[in-house]
Amino acid sequence: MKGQVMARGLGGFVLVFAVLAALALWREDLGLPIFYLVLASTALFWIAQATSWNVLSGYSGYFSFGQGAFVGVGAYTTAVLGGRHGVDFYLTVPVAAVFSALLALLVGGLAFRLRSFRGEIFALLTLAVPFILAALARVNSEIDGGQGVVVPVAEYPEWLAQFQDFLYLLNLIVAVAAVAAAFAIQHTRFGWALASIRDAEDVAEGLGVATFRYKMQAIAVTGLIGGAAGSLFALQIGFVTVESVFGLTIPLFVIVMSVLGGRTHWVGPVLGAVVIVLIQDRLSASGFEGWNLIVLGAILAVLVVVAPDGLQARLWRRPWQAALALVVVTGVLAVVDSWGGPLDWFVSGVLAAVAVVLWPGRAPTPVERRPPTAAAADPVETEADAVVPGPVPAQAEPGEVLVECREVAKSFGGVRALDGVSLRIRAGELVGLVGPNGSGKTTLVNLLSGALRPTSGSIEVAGRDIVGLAPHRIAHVGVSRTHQIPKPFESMTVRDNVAMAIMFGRSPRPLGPAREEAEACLDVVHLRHLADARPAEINLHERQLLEMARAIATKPKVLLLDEALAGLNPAEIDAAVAVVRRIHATGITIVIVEHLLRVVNQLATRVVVLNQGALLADGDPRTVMNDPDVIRAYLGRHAHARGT
Ligand SMILES: Nc1ncnc2c1ncn2[C@@H]1O[C@H](COP(=O)(O)OP(=O)(O)OP(=O)(O)O)[C@@H](O)[C@H]1O
Repeated sequence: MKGQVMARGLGGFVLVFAVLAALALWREDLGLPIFYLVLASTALFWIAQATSWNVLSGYSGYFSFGQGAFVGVGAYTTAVLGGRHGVDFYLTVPVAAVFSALLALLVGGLAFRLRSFRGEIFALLTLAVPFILAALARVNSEIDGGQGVVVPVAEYPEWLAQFQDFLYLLNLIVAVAAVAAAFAIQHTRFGWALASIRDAEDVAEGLGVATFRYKMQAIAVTGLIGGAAGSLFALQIGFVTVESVFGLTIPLFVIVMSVLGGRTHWVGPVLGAVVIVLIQDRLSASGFEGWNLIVLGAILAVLVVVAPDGLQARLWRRPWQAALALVVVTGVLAVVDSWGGPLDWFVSGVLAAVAVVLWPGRAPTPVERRPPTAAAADPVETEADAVVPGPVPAQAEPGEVLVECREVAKSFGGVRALDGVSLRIRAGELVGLVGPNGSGKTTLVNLLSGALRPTSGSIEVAGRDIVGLAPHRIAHVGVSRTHQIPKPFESMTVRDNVAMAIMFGRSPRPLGPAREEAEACLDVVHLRHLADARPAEINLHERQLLEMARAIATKPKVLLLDEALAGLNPAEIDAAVAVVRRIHATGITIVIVEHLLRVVNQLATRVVVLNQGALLADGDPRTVMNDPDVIRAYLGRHAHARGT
């Protein structure tokens, strides 16, 4: 299925390339004025640049202001190698692409290592890169020295009529390659990984996605395309200066184009680039060239408010209406013929289509909420519930030590959140982890899942030392978790949220089989009837259940449930308790952090109590709950207040 989509898509790109290339080869025979080809060439350049930006910033959500750096490195590589060292232009293009990709990897290597380098910090960092490069180029006379660099005209094949035809063909090759790459990325694991990073990076990492590696690959692709297109840009402008490449114009253009077109789909930047290039061209043709940036800024400001998701998704909903608006407006203007020329009429048609697409309409109908199956509707665990094996086979021999914490400590500045905790959890247990607020329960969950690193002590899971391992590696060792506040991948359906975890979990499957398997996981938590819903359409209880379905989909040995019942009403709590039992019955060892002692008593085979970061009690629920120390430290202060 996916193979077919890929083959059809890539076949489509070859066809589009052949048709567009034919325009250059037979332009004179077709009577096509060179002006149109120059305009198309500009559009292709921006399609490549916007697509390049979008692979990183659209797909993964790491918003970059540094596109000028990649264009600049590409342009200067070609200019310096060709203009100063006489290197053949054709050789400079791949070198430019590789240099730019290396710069991208350097930026990524610095920025992606630190978790704090996200959001605006990443944007600011990328903003600084072109400024630094600009300064380097200015002071270094081997590169620019403040003079600018002349780019020699490249020799082009005889069968092309003009240099502009040649430039058009080069831009076409790079643009089609870029868009085909973006298409391929979107339809593979790579694209799913980037989307999960965009939606909830920490969760993605915890489910087994090697986020660092995928971000590095994405920024390398961005650099590669940006550099290759930058190389052609140098040839096009003939004289490269710091201002022409390292300024803010290039990032501003690619951002507006991608935001206008839509950042989550490969088509988005193409649509955005075409619309913006046409608008810019008509502005220039009408003598309003100075308004270019004003119009661009205004479009960005309006879009952020009116349609932050861009044209693509909306166009998919109203394709015929948009096509009709394009044809009618262009046609009427052509027939009336009282103003402008063919391109003006066409651009007016495009703007009408854009208006139709962006026109506010009814919100898309939410997914039909089919009633759950009889079993799902019954919150109380049935006999059948207990024996349903579920999608996850038993993971370890009962009694085998799965988790071994030795003298684990974690400090946050002066706060000692965990203070030398030693704990052993065996396969098949369902451990209730309790303790007053601030006693260190979530910190322990974070240490076990790799979200935090202990200050001292050791943690082994299934005999493997996990201290210092990235969370995705710990997921592959066999630890999975849910979050106190559910963090679903908002852009994916409930089914795909679970399929993601299967695709990147301990036994990764391709998307198709993962989607099928996801149904079984959804069955365990009774969410199958909502498989096609978006997370925004389901309630807190269902979001908590989705967290559990996603966590078991990675096929963990140990499942950490961090306050998975918080905020639920009594009926929902009963339903969730039944689900936890079903999960346990599939052979997964569970550690449940919970404030409701009634629930812990009902579920746990063993209770561990933390108090002020230290282990206070550990044993069977009845003994632990009657321990005077526990009553004093925990029950005295909380249980009475909560009536538990
Ligand atoms: N990232 C952090 N930075 C600073 N202090 C932290 C951090 N995370 C936890 N702490 C502190 O560590 C201690 C233990 O917190 P933790 O969240 O693990 O407790 P908890 O038992 O899970 O509490 P609760 O039941 O309220 O969720 C608290 O004093 C808390 O303020």
